[in-house]
This record gives sequence, C-alpha cells and structure tokens, in this order.
Amino acid sequence: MIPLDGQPILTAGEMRAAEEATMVAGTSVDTLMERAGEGVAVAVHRLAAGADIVILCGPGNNGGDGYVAAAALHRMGAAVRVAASGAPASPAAVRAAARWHGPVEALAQAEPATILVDALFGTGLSRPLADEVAAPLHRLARAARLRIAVDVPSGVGSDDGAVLGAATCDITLALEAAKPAHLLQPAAQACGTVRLIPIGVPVVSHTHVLSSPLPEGERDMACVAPSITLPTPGPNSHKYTRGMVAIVAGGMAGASELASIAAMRAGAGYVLHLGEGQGPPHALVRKIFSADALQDARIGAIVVGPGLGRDDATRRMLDASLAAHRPLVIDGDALRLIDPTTIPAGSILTPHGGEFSHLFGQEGDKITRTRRAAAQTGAVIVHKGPDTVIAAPDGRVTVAGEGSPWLSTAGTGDVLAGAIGAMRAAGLDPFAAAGAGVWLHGAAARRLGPAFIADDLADALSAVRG
Ligand SMILES: NC(=O)C1=CN([C@@H]2O[C@H](COP(=O)(O)OP(=O)(O)OC[C@H]3O[C@@H](n4cnc5c(N)ncnc54)[C@H](OP(=O)(O)O)[C@@H]3O)[C@@H](O)[C@H]2O)[C@@H](O)CC1
Ligand SMILES: Nc1ncnc2c1ncn2[C@@H]1O[C@H](COP(=O)(O)OP(=O)(O)O)[C@@H](O)[C@H]1O
Ligand SMILES: [K+]
Repeated sequence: MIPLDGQPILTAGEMRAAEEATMVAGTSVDTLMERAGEGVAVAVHRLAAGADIVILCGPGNNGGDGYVAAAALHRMGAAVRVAASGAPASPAAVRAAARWHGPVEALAQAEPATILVDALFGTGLSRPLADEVAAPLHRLARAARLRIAVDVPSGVGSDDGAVLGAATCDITLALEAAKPAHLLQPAAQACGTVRLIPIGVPVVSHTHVLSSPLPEGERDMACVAPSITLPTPGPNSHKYTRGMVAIVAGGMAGASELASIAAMRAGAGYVLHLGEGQGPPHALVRKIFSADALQDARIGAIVVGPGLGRDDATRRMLDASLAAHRPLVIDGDALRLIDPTTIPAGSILTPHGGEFSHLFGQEGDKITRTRRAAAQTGAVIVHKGPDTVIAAPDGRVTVAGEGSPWLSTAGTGDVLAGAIGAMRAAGLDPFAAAGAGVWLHGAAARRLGPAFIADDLADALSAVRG
C-alpha cells in the first residue's frame, strides 16, 4: 500500500483510457481485475487481523474486484461473506462472480460484519445512490468496526468530489492512481486514509498530489511526481540571494505583519514591510509605502493584498505594485480590487473559494475551474481550502492532500501569502514557489496540532523548513 504523496491523479475517463491502452498492449481486463482483487484481499487480510468480513459487490467492475477479493480472502482462510446489490452486469464482473463459490446475500438483508469492504460502485458511478442501496450501505457501515472502500467509497463523484450517498470509510484502497475524489472535498473526507494499490496500468497525468520536498540530490531518483524543492542557502549566499520580499501593508496592519513574519520564517533573506507599523521583529525592515520603494531591482517578490483594504488609496498601492514589474503574489483584498485582465503573466494568485468565484465564477469541478483560471490569466492560481488546488497556465496541477482543519482560523491565508513570497523571491518559478509555500504551510500546521493561531503558524514555518 503506497501513500498518495506525489502520485498522479486521473479522472474516470483518463483511467478508462489508460486501462484500454493496457488491454491493447496485451493485458486482459480479467488480469487487471485479478490484480486489483488480489491486492485488495492482501490489504484487507492484514487490516482485518482475523475479524469477520463482509464484501458488498455492485454490478460493474468495482463489484468484480470485490468478488475476486472475496475468493482470495477465502483462500487465505478469512471469514468472508459477500452481499450484492444485484446480479453482476459487466462481462468481467460476471466472470469474476463465477469464481466466488460461496453464498451471495441480498444487500437489503445482509448481516453486518466487523470489517466492511465496499465494492458497490467505483469510478463508473453515474447518478446518486438510490435509497434501496444507500440505506443498507449506511446500516452495514454503522455496524462495522472498520470500513474499507475499493477504489473510491461507493456514492462519490470520482471527478468532482461530490458525495452522492456514500458512507464514510476509514480506508480507501485506490487502484493504480489517485482520483480527484480522494483529494477534493467533501468526498475526500468520506475516503478516510487513502492508499494506492498498483495493478500494472501505466498512467501519466498533468495532475498530481502535492509531494513532500525531497532532500537535495534525491530529486532525479524520484520515480513519481515532480517533487518540490525548498531553496536552502549555501556558503556563498547572502541576504539578497536568499530573496528579498516586499510586503505592501494596508489598513488592517495585522494581516501584512503576519505575511512579513511568515516570509522571514519561510527563509527570505530580507523582508521589506511597506506600511505604517512599528515594533518587532527587529530584523523586519520597515518603510513607509511609496511606488519608488517598489522599484528596488533586488526585490524578488512583492506580496500585495493581505489586509490591504479596498479604498482608492489602496487601489493606487495595488496599481503601483502591478507597475513595478516584479514577481507578484496577489492575495486577499487585492483579489477583490484587481481587474483579471490586468494580471501580469507569471503572478501567483491565492484566492479562497469566495475570492475565486468573484474572479472566475463557479462552473465545473475545482480542478477544472482552477486550471481554466490559470490558462485564462497566465498566472499560477492557488485555489485555497481544505483541498487546495494549484494550477499553472500550461495545464499542470497539484492538489494538496494533507492540510490541517485547524488552519480554518483568521490570518492563516496571510501566512501562506508570505511563505509563497519567500519561495518566489528565493528564485523558484511561480508553480514551484506556490507548491513549496503550500507544503510548508500545511507541514507547519500539522506540527502545531490543535488550536494554534496564525501568529504561531508563521513562527512554526522555520521548524519545517528542513
Ligand atoms: N481502471 C482500471 O484500470 C481498472 C478498474 N477496475 C475497477 O473498475 C471500476 C470501474 O468499473 P465500471 O466502469 O464498471 O463502473 P462501476 O463503478 O463498477 O459501476 C458501474 C455499474 O454501476 C451502475 N451504476 C452506476 N451508478 C449507479 C447507481 N447510482 N445506482 C445503481 N447502479 C449504478 C452502472 O450501470 P448504469 O449506469 O449503466 O445504469 C454499471 O453497471 C473501478 O472503480 C475499479 O474498481 C478494475 O476492475 C480493473 C482495472
Ligand atoms: N478546513 C481546512 N482544512 C485545511 N486547510 C484549511 C481549512 N480551512 C482553511 N484552510 C487553509 O487556511 C488558509 C485560510 O486562508 P484564508 O481563507 O485566506 O484566511 P484569512 O484571510 O483569514 O487569512 C488557506 O491556506 C486554506 O487553504
Ligand atoms: K467502492
């Protein structure tokens, strides 16, 4: 079982195409189903640790995986039963079901078991679960001690992360690749912990799970996703090569202070805070805002938006930031003020859901929407939330899997903008800088645990810099 870190994410259509290409190359669907079912059986056997198991099988190939897993678990000596929502319908599922020689209970009357394996529907779900399926699924899930989904929990939209009647599982065994539903809310929550089971289908994708940074030198050894790199100083580094970040401060001073401290703690060599405030940290260089101050050619990133305000004066500050022709991180109020047609290519935008909808509308799933916005603007878009999606104008997307729900507190977005500013000023390209900033932010939050405040989060960035 492989963790999701850095893995490709495929839509149902992309997964089907990859499966078909594998079949054209000579591997039958039965072989793929055999590998899927065997892989599921091995994982379930280990997780069940001798407890009784019921496998719920649907009519399609997801159900087929369930029948194969049932037969394999029986051979392994497990106490396994099968309950089906109806007769198998796909040809491969019919053949798989014929290999299960035990009884098949009707789903509606099925007895619960300690371990529930949900193989009713996978990526082929085409509509919400009907009550006659959802009700017994939820009844059996409530009665089980451990709920394991095959590929995706039955009753989630694989591509858009909608919940269409699924029961929440503890573990999801994703076949070959991650699916959007494993990352996008609300489905991701119904998946529990997601682990991959390889079944020998070669997959390529422009969409990946955000990976943890690899130690320097190991980058080329990574066989999966594009890994992220955290820039680290060398013997010849000085404060300007480490990166100079200018933070434009507005009416709500606390927000830009948080962004400044975050930029420092994420590793910037020099942070210039352009605003009225005073006080520590002493290493923060404070100047009154002026368009001239933004002309310093050493500035590697300007962060504009946290606590900026939305009046005429702040609009002029935004205009000066755009006119400075330095790499930009555009956040918060600046996202409300800006005309999307004036966003300089190569900028990084960090909208939360409301800011994103205001700029780009709400049509489509989160990955598609974010990718489209990046292509439209030529900017990297960090579409925040419990399922942060980062899209580049060339179509690459990463989705941040592990955040922390404790990030849902005021000011954490300002911290993210500062952290991304530091990564950009250190010389990472916009897409890499966004990924590195989002990773640092999530890692700092996980390290802090519960009930931290944004000030703690900014400080904790140092500890996860590595
Ligand atoms: N990709 C790979 O390489 C491999 C993939 N494999 C596995 O295949 C899975 C995908 O299989 P799949 O395409 O057969 O779809 P699946 O999810 O079983 O459901 C389709 C069936 O359900 C029906 N149906 C749909 N919604 C319904 C509803 N709400 N309520 C009631 N019925 C509903 C639908 O009928 P219809 O929509 O036509 O009415 C159809 O009969 C994938 O997740 C993985 O587990 C492995 O076996 C091998 C390698
Ligand atoms: N439930 C959650 N789980 C994980 N991350 C979250 C959650 N809620 C918010 N976040 C993250 O916290 C940050 C909040 O940013 P934002 O909404 O701009 O807040 P603020 O404007 O108060 O700083 C974003 O990085 C977002 O991805
Ligand atoms: K399933």
